[in-house]
Amino acid sequence: MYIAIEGIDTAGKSTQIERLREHFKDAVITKEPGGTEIGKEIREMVLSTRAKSKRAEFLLFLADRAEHIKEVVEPNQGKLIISDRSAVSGVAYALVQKEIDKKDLVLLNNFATNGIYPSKIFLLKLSEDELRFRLSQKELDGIELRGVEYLLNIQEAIIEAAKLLDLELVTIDATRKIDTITSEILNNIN
Ligand SMILES: Nc1ncnc2c1ncn2[C@@H]1O[C@H](COP(=O)(O)OP(=O)(O)OP(=O)(O)O)[C@@H](O)[C@H]1O
Ligand SMILES: Cc1cn([C@H]2C[C@H](O)[C@@H](COP(=O)(O)O)O2)c(=O)[nH]c1=O
Repeated sequence: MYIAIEGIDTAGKSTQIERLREHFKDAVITKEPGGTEIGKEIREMVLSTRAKSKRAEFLLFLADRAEHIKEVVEPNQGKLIISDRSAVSGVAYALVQKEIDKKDLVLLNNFATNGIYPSKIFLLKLSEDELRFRLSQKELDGIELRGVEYLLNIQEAIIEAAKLLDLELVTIDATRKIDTITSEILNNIN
């Protein structure tokens, strides 16, 4: 089973994934971007927001995804795979950029993933106040510097992206206690 934890920056994805790692000792824990050797280099490139073209940025994420599916997801299909982000992020961030039409977004992701998608997506959903607070507590990367409004639009776009890709989405209130969120995810996986 391949599942993905989704949410905007600071939603608590890494925190929950560390909890799931403790619970599922045999699971393959991975992430996008940066779940492979080449992916680590792509991650550094995209997070520095050096690409002038939004299309180039989108294609870098897509290249990371293609490598991730081939190197991590495909060989571990028989195991529980838990990924920090997935194609849903790819489509959501691109929807907000409005550079590529929706049909092409789906086609390009089908090409990159070879049609392999998570069977369940958990969206950790933040309130505006909590997002502002969490962003104020950290040093921001190039994408986070695009601001609160941008990230809230992404949060809405994640819901649309899951629909476009026809994936099951479980929305979780990410402002609650860490333990409560972990329990909700575990109840949904089991
Ligand atoms: N349920 C929670 N309640 C309060 N604080 C939380 C909760 N979950 C995570 N945090 C805190 O919010 C911050 C961001 O969490 P985390 O790094 O897990 O988010 P993320 O979604 O992985 O972020 P990014 O996408 O930016 O890497 C951390 O300081 C973390 O301790
Ligand atoms: C997969 C993917 C990610 N992004 C953005 C979302 C985040 O701002 C960063 C990844 O950083 P994180 O610490 O791993 O959350 O990249 C994107 O714009 N497009 C994508 O396809």
